[in-house]
Amino acid sequence: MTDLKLRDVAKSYGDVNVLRDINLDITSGEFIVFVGPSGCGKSTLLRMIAGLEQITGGELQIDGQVMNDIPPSQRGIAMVFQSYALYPHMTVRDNMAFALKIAGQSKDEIRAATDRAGKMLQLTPYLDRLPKALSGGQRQRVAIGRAIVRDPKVYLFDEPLSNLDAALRVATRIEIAQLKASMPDRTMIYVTHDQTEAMTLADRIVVLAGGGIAQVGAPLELYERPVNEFVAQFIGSPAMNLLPGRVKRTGQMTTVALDGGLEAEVAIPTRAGDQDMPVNLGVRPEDMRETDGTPVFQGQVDLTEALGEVTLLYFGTNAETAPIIAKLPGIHPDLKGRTVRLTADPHALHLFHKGQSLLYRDGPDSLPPYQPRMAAPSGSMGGTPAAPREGGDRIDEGLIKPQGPVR
Ligand SMILES: Nc1ncnc2c1ncn2[C@@H]1O[C@H](COP(=O)(O)OP(=O)(O)OP(=O)(O)O)[C@@H](O)[C@H]1O
Repeated sequence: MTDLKLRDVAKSYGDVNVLRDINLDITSGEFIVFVGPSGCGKSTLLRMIAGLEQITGGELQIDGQVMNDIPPSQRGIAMVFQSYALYPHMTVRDNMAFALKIAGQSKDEIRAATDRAGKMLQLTPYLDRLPKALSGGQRQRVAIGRAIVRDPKVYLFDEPLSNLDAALRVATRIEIAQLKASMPDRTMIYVTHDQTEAMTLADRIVVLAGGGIAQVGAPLELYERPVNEFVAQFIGSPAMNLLPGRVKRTGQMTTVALDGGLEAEVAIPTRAGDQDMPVNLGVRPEDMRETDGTPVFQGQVDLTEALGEVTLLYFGTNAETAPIIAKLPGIHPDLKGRTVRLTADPHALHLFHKGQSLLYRDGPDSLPPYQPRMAAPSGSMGGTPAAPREGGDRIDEGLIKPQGPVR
């Protein structure tokens, strides 16, 4: 059992500050995924945990022991890299055994460890092959096998699937999930650009941005209760739409007067003092649906993308601001050029103090306990919204968050 604590961890290269104020507690057995825009420091943070980069500020503890100056080999950690970089002249078994040989383990120990890893990764039939006789997915499994044979307490993965084609990515992602399930007490930290990997593998996702942590939470918590506009738009694809407006009527339900004349009813409580406050209404593309009633958005469809199970509608593609995107179930290429009226359930709407992407606010700890939303019973969308909970979930700093678990 191994937990990690990062305390005020910082990284700079000379005058260039890459990371600062990184505070994170990782519990033994957790699967943690780091995501964030390119260059935000995901790999750097992982490499600092591995001991491959010097920590220039703060402290890394593993099981209570400060690790800042402990060499990588003594941290109980194994890392799997994006480029699997196997030794081409060695068999699969020898590739996996290499580190154990260097460490002076006996032949019997090495055989047992490589047999075990081969079995876990379904590589047994390939143990005597050279890497060139393996597929990309099998090679990456050998790279994971090299980590497994060392039986580390903590596994670090740096974009391990990004060299694989789409089908292999899916297959190998599922194998990694199964691997984790077979080692429930091993802690795993995983860097990726891939939202699906993050959402499906993580117990908790850490969103890094602007040199710090924007939010930490369970995947669906980040999706349903992003603490700021940045996370709201980073998690989910296509990104959440932000519609500018002002608070028109406060109370347990809030009415927002949107720029352009429409209004939206939001199941988020506000106070009298919030009257007139500039806000951005957050609407996920997948929460929008066509309506004959009062829309929260209407416009002429500039472009449609029929993906099979859904169609993406684009509005305002020539505007300076990001286009508004709606994702409707089914195939609707005929909507191109038409004016459509779209609404969304008041409970699925988000509300942000306009432009205040407060990346460094307190974070989700200040929010009430998270409860996932229920799946919408068929035919319930657009029904009478459930009454907001007594006391509300409103918080003040930079965000007005959606209210309840009911959709
Ligand atoms: N040796 C170095 N000297 C100066 N700056 C560096 C050095 N190594 C990395 N950086 C900078 O640190 C920042 C973080 O890099 P890092 O590779 O950790 O980002 P990342 O989030 O993993 O990016 P990506 O998603 O593109 O892989 C980048 O802006 C990068 O330019």
